[in-house]
Amino acid sequence: MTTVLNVDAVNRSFGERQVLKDVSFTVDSGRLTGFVGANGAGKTTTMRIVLGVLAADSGAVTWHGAAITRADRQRFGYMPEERGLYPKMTVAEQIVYLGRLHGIAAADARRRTTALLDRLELTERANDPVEKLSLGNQQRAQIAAALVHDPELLVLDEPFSGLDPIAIETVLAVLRERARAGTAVLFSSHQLELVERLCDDLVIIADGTIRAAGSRSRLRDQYTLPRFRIEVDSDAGWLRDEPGVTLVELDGRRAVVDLDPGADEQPLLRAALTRGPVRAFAPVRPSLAEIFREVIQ
Ligand SMILES: Nc1ncnc2c1ncn2[C@@H]1O[C@H](COP(=O)(O)OP(=O)(O)OP(=O)(O)O)[C@@H](O)[C@H]1O
Repeated sequence: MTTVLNVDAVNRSFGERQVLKDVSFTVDSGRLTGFVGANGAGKTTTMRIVLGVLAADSGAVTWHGAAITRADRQRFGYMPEERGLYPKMTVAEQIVYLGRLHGIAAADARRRTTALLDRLELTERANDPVEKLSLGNQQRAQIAAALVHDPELLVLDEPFSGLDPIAIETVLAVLRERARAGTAVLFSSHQLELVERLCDDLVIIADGTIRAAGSRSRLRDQYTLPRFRIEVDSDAGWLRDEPGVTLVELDGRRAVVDLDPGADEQPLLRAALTRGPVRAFAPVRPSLAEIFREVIQ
């Protein structure tokens, strides 16, 4: 895994309104990078700048350390928010056509299209015009279109919106396969639980400013509260009076407590053990939704 895409101090305004402010982050090959932020935070604008659809006012986007060329862009795959398939063309024709536009030979494009439609469970709809497909199936076709040329960088704007739970699982699996094969994947999503399941790295943006970026595990460690879950054999109500801890939740023998800042958890564990067996004692890791709420405040 290497850093392949570098977004460096990118600024962009529309009229008087600055929508990206010194946006910097990196995307690594072989990793899935989740890009999250509220509506209007600047995700689509950033993605468009990466793809060269929109220009930055200042700052730079580099690919393998150099300015992005047209040839590089041929090896990028993009699923735009506004989707963009031709409604009258059949699904298969369209994907073959897009593969050809990316420089793939006709026979190869057909072979890849067949394989992708199979993988995305769209084979039965291959010869239907796109406009006849349900929105969810159009979405799968759009994903196939972004993948047909086996891109080195895949940029997906809300790839899960409009998909049913089964399609979501299929798309999650396909994206994981691509990353495992070395593709750098940058995807935005409002569905934080999906981002949490899928991403290796995370970029959090609010009001055009990057608020946090890094590997999911590092961010989780960084934002972990001094919070512990504890389970004992008898009522855990004594925790109310235990110095150095605040009781967050109590359910009979189970409790969640926050330690005072800087406090060590071992004295608490010892105090629990003096009262009998301790069945569970573990830090509570924050969910991505909790990290997100904390970071964007
Ligand atoms: N072409 C444009 N002209 C004027 N304003 C724009 C244009 N494109 C985007 N904006 C504004 O820039 C801000 C960022 O928009 P952007 O689409 O990048 O956000 P986003 O994070 O992708 O949001 P969403 O999750 O809703 O898609 C918004 O306030 C939007 O209204």
